[in-house]
Amino acid sequence: MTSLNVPVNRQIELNAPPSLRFDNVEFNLLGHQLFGPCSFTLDGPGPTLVMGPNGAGKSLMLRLAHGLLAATEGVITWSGDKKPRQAMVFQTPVLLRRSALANLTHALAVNNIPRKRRAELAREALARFGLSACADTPARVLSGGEKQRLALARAWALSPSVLFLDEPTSALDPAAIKDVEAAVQEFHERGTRIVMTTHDLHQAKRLAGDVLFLAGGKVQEHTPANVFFNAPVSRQAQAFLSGELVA
Ligand SMILES: Nc1ncnc2c1ncn2[C@@H]1O[C@H](COP(=O)(O)OP(=O)(O)OP(=O)(O)O)[C@@H](O)[C@H]1O
Repeated sequence: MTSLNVPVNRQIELNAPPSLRFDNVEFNLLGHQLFGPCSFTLDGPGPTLVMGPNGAGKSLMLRLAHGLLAATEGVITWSGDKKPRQAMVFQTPVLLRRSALANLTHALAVNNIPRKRRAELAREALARFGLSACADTPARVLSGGEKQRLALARAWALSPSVLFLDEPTSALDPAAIKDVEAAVQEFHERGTRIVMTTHDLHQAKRLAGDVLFLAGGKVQEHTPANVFFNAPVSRQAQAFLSGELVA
């Protein structure tokens, strides 16, 4: 988006994906501190890959940022005047018991997209993800790879400013993984802020602009990808990358 009437620095601001800030955020359940306290800001170009051992708090971090969980303490803020449009893709796609097309038009309706635009946007997104032939197929009978592409198509149709992906490829075969990674790159190039968890180091190296490394519910390191993979700063990240157990 450019405009001759908009100052250059403001244009950069308009084009940049929204930044996300956690300020002393904690999530506690029944007296157990499961996440935090954590403070960090995601304001670089990304994609941000959230990494760490099992139980580190990666999914909790995504759910807190997306608003699926409310922080017990601390504040989560986005740049800009209002909350940006967000979408989330899970390891196991959460789909409605409707056709593939209806899954998309429903999401568009929930996001207040005018009725007359919904079918067109939904069909465009299905086409982008190679699902046009499945438009009328019940979502529940699609294969695992097709379901994940449908979840991505649903996010794509919404043109989100932010996309959270929680281990989106852990149940997919290599060809389907390649499709998902290509889509993530394309979202990124469209200016969507990407925040994604993965256990796949190779995938993280292919996709990451920066890495947020968690262990024990806390951020141990937030560094550019080349630093994280070549010269990690924290002892925990060094151990993790060497294949050692990290508590
Ligand atoms: N609803 C819940 N009730 C109780 N404990 C929970 C709940 N959700 C998460 N936890 C706990 O919080 C911790 C962090 O969980 P989280 O799912 O964020 O980890 P993760 O880093 O995503 O792990 P993984 O890589 O195994 O998916 C874990 O110890 C988990 O058992």
